[in-house]
Amino acid sequence: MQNSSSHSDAAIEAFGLCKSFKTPVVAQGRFAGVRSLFAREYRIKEAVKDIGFTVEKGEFVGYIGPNGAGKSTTIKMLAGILHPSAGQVKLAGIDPHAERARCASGIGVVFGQRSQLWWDLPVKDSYDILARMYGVSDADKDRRLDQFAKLLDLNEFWDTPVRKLSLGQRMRADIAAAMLHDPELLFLDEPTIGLDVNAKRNIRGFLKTLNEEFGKTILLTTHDMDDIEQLCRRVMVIGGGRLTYDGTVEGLRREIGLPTEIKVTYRDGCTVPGERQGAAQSAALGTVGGTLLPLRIVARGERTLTVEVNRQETRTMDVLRELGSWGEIDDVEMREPEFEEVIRRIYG
Ligand SMILES: Nc1ncnc2c1ncn2[C@@H]1O[C@H](COP(=O)(O)OP(=O)(O)OP(=O)(O)O)[C@@H](O)[C@H]1O
Repeated sequence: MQNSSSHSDAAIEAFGLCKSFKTPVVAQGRFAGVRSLFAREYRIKEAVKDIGFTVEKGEFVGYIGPNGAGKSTTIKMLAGILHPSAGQVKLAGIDPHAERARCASGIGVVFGQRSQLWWDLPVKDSYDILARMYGVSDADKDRRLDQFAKLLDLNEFWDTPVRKLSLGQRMRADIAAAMLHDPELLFLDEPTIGLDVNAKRNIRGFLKTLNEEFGKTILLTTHDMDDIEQLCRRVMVIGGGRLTYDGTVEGLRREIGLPTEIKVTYRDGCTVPGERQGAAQSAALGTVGGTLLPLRIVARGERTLTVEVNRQETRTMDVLRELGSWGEIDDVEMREPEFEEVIRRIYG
């Protein structure tokens, strides 16, 4: 375990967090059943390997990685649902596993794949039960539900049994349930999975309000990169149980080094160094000779030129100066690499 130089101001601290699962191997062949009575074999799966990070209060952090990377396992350890095999978690300075009851009032958890509402009861009855469980007064419950109903459009299915809700309605109801006791910290495991565009927009809007207006700290796992782009400044990437990146969304783009596209419109066309007359299109494709800048021309129109540059290697000003020396520039458009593309590179 790493040294726990904990500062209780932080919302989440994870030190050298590990989780291994031990699962019995099903015996094969003749007399397998009898043999397994005497000598059971086990397989050890190291789902999370030595993860450490700190999330400050008020942050909105995205936690991404391919299927089976260890995201849900991490969230379960952070929320005190799973006990780490090694390492330690502190939520506002408190160990959520050792002091589950004390921590519960400060945490909200939403698992997109599983509801915490009572399947056969109307939505409002689930809220009454949860309010009792968490010791929320009637006045606080009514005030919060009134607020959530407006932001999440809960009124349309207030009296409907949970089992009859659409996926989008159920997710909105679940997020409101997780916030009913007004926790400071919210863990969300794939809250937009399987939802249509409108439902996603509604949920993202609500999460943004929780973070920006109410100052809630949020850790979100998702496979939807629009969630990350629209909500999070910071992103952590996990792969094979290890943390492989922790920084800004922008920094992740830069680290992968995908090219930025710059489209220049010239007032009266341009002359590209080394370009042969009459073979403009084909000659222009590829790295430009005659200039030391590592830029690549990807499209050429009568008055337009589109080039790709790696902004980690080349300063944008140098590229624009170079392009400006090829003709009089009328307009410049820049397009950063799509985040989906960045993620595809990371996941391989
Ligand atoms: N209870 C368990 N018993 C055995 N293995 C488990 C258990 N829970 C998770 N695992 C394994 O641990 C690894 C990490 O699983 P986890 O659910 O944390 O991944 P994930 O990143 O959330 O994946 P996904 O994006 O598919 O939800 C996987 O190989 C999974 O099969």
